[in-house]
Amino acid sequence: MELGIIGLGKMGANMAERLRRGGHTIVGYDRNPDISDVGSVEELVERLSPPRAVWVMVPAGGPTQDTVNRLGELLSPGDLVVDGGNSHYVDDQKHGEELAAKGIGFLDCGVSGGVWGLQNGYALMVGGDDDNVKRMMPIFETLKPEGEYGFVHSGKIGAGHYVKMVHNGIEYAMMQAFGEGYELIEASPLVTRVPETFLSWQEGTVIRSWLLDLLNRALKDDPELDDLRGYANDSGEGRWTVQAAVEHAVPLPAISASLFARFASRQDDSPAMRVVAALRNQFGGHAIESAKGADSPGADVNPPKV
Ligand SMILES: O=C(CO)[C@H](O)[C@H](O)COP(=O)(O)O
Repeated sequence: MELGIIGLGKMGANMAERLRRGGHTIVGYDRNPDISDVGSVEELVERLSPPRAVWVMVPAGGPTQDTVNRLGELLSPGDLVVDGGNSHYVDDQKHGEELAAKGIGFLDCGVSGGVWGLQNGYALMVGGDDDNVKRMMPIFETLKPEGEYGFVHSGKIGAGHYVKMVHNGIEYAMMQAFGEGYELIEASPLVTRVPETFLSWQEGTVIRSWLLDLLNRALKDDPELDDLRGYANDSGEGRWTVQAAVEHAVPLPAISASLFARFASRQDDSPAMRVVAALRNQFGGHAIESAKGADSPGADVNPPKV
């Protein structure tokens, strides 16, 4: 099948390559002329034969909106746009309506698999009409992992990105749990073989998983993770998951805590804990640590046991 792909970053370029290896004709556009097949989105559209299908693989928010706007101007009735980026599901409804007003179809597709997808395939979570999904099935079949699973038509427009968002929320909490377990094991003088312990868990345990395999891979390269700083960014999916939880009044303690742990990781000092320390000092005369590094006078009545 013929497909245009806009956005040839880490994900888009590998997906284009997997599709080419699967026998599809791919016309790729990227802002970086060194990796682009065409010089503009306009040229990409011209190179495709109607009815066209264009896969958008650019960052969520402004870049995706701009691309959808441009495709709305350039494509014709009967063409189809697939947003395969990590868009917020609430944007999909808007994009679907804007394109539908011009007779252009729209699907949203959550994609999981990261840089390993080229070789292992990508898990795909799709939202949109049955007819449009059917039309894109040759592409989905090539992108997905081999085997029975790895593809789902989750529901209406927005459903694909909604379930991908929840998938990422789960990903946050699982990673946080591995991180906390690692820290607790490291804290004990009893355990002298930390990487070996995690490695042993790869087989037979209840928590064996791909994330554990990846952690073991990281520990093999850097057994104490000394080359890293404990700083974790986020690109929005965890925040949207927590927002959706508030909207639906669904309790999400583990996922919320893992999102907030990332925020905490970016602080050199905690204003909130300065307040806690100040109040303990005010009501109980408990010791505080000076910002200049020296302890203030006043013994803590309940010093932490170490
Ligand atoms: O979708 C993904 C994995 O499934 C992306 O790697 C995403 O960037 C992960 O989210 P965050 O950047 O917020 O950790």
